[in-house]
Amino acid sequence: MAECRKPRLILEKFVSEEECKELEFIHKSNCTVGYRPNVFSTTLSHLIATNCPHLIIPIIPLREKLREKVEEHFGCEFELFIEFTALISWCKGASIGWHSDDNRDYLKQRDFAAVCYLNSYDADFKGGLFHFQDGEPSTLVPIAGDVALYTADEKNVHSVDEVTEGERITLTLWFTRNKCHDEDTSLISLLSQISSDSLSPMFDPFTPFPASPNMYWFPPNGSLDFQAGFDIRYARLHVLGFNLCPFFDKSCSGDSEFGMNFLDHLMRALKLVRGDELFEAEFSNVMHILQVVQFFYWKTYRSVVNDVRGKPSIVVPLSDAQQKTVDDLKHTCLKDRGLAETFFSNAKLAKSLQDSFDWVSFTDAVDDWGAYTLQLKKDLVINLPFWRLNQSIILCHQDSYLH
Ligand SMILES: O=C(O)CCC(=O)C(=O)O
Ligand SMILES: [Fe+2]
Repeated sequence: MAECRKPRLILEKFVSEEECKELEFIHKSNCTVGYRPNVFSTTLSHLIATNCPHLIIPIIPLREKLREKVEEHFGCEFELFIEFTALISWCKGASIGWHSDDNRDYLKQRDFAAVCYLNSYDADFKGGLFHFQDGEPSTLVPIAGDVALYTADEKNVHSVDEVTEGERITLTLWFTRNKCHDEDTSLISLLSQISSDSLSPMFDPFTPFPASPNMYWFPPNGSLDFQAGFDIRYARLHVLGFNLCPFFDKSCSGDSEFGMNFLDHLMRALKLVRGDELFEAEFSNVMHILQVVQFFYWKTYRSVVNDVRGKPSIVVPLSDAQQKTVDDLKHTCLKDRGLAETFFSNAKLAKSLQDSFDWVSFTDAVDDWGAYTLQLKKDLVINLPFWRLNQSIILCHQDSYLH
């Protein structure tokens, strides 16, 4: 391997705005409580395990482009494997002191890091500046689309200031020369376990299936009895003005359901509520709803007033009994409502979203989410045999998935 000249490289506007927004959508609709305090993450293996293997597709081209760039800059063409890929967000209170990325025995295989900033300092969060201990540049101000590449060793001791407001989102990858730590091998093995039925074109598009409730409960330590903190999925819906109504079969009265753990309702059929309006469509579980809602805001739908008149009724008023169930579920999921709002609300955005929301556009988003999901599924199905054959995840066949 040729010795590289510079131990770090900053790339401006390497990730397009549309890619940033799509990855933000994937993270906000699938993340779990992360590995550090006030940090949330979405790994590729988690996407596969929660029946969303198609959602790795939008990440693959960027992952490949980054690998090529790291190989080129550090002079190690065709030698590198991706060791780990994650979408990561840091909320108020998250920070990391001086460290290098290979500073633990179990991280020694890490040779290089790539951090892609998916949103921007000041506009989306405060604090969260990145510093290198030595050399230039000494400080990075995260701007959506910019990327920092650096060696994982002591040449790049770095830190990140505490985030003081908002949510700071990145796509972070580590690279290794050691084939034994190739992330693709384990991802392909997980992908190979997906049943051929669910990959069949006859089958519905993938609907997310939640992991265990503790993976979505904040804080991760100390309150796993669910008596403090909040469910991060509910919290994200709450800051956008939504609530959830457990869907009961008309034949069974609400009361019979109270025996079960109320949090279990998030794993079952639910309907979406806004104010005193109940949206009539039924969703499979909270992850399904969260994905559609985040998709809606990613695409920021706008309705044309004339359309509204011709549409059939899609919302009904909540009954008193339903209102009580909605409130019960909300109180179960949001023990610390203030903290949930501190972490996830974006005051500027919230105001414009509240003003522009309408159910007709939302109905369109439900359909478009289905089409988007189906397209990604098709792309996964045509690529998977090649990934298995080559033991490497590179998007070689795209049906019509375009950025
Ligand atoms: O998000 C960043 O800017 C860097 C994060 C970091 O240093 C790490 O995860 O090791
Ligand atoms: Fe780091």
